[in-house]
Amino acid sequence: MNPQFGDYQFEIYLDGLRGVAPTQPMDFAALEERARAALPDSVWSYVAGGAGDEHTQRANVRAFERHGLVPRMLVGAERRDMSVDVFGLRLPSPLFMAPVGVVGLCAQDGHGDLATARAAARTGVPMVASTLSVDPMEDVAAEFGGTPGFFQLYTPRDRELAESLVRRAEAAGFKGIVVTLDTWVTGWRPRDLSTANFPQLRGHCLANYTSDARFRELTGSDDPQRVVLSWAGLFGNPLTWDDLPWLRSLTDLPLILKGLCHPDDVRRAKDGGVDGVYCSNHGGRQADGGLPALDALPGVVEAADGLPVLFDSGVRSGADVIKALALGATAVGVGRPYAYGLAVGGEDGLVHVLRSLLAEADLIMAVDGYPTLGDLTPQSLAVVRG
Ligand SMILES: Cc1cc2nc3c(=O)[nH]c(=O)nc-3n(C[C@H](O)[C@H](O)[C@H](O)COP(=O)(O)O)c2cc1C
Ligand SMILES: CC(C)CC(=O)C(=O)O
Repeated sequence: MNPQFGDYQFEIYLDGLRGVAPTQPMDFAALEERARAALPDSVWSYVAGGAGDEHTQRANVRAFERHGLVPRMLVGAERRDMSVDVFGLRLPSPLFMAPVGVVGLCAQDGHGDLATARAAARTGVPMVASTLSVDPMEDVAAEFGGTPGFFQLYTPRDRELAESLVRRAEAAGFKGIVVTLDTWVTGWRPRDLSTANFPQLRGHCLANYTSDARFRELTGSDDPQRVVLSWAGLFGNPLTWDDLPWLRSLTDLPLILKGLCHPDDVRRAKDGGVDGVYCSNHGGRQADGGLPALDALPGVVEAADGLPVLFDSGVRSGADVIKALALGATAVGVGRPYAYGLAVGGEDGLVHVLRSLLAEADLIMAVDGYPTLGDLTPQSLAVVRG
């Protein structure tokens, strides 16, 4: 793959010269507006919404505005290299797609998990496939092509079911297990409460369970509509540090804990033998009144002390990707932006969003004189005043 993702900009200009007007949005506000028009109200409010008054969700985005990249000149940035080595894998860029549980429903045909996996194959941008999926993980993994994929585990209370899901992820060829810790209970989400649509949406995203023999044994059914599902019972395991050795014993694949924002938690996870930590506040969807995830990142990076740090929450542009990298993230994830791309333009729309993010990030590295990721450090950023 050409490491200069900015070439995508010239493809768009070329289309302009050929008289083909761009049909896809170029900025997040336009993308969001188009996604809102494209999605059924229930799916839109679920995806776009957050916890409480959504202060934290907005703060995640605003936190990026408080940091400015300081340009460097005369460094010869004609060739850039955005590739990254992580978990023994060489990736063309540090961008990845965060797990989005109802992404299946963002596609017109209701199979958005498969479309996302195909977009991963086309772009080299890995997908972290959620436990909550319209299609079973084996079908999703079959679409990855040469791009590595990761499986996100919502840990069921039943250990055998958890073990079964992990075994299946290994067999399907996933390259790492991401255990989400911040959603063992669903947060206070006024938009969902007022539409009461969450249980219904969730019912469409249970293929990983209904295709599992242990799930059928536990529930006596493979029909999600007939099974009385409680988040707390089936999915929501209130794990403690005492469970970390068990989680670690589940797999030899890289184990990554998602939702870590406190340096002490990061140190404890590291002592417990994890392979990576994932700094995130779930895009502001779980608890309002929290610290923007970006503000937690430097402390997480310091405590991780060389362990890979994945980051998401509030990334909306290529510039944001660069800022998170400068603050020490090893890889940077997006959630809502790619779900919106899928909603607006299907698989091609999703690919467009990823390529736009990469093109902008690449061109910022060119213009601002940071030709490799190693050139980006916290000193590359200054605080924006006013
Ligand atoms: C609709 C939706 C569903 C999500 N489902 C999951 C999930 O199943 N598992 C998980 O770990 N995180 C889930 N997340 C959180 C994302 O992985 C990620 O942390 C968040 O979207 C990042 O913030 P952003 O949307 O501002 O980019 C979900 C996010 C959204 C928007
Ligand atoms: C609460 C889960 C069912 C899905 C999720 O992680 C989310 O909606 O943010």
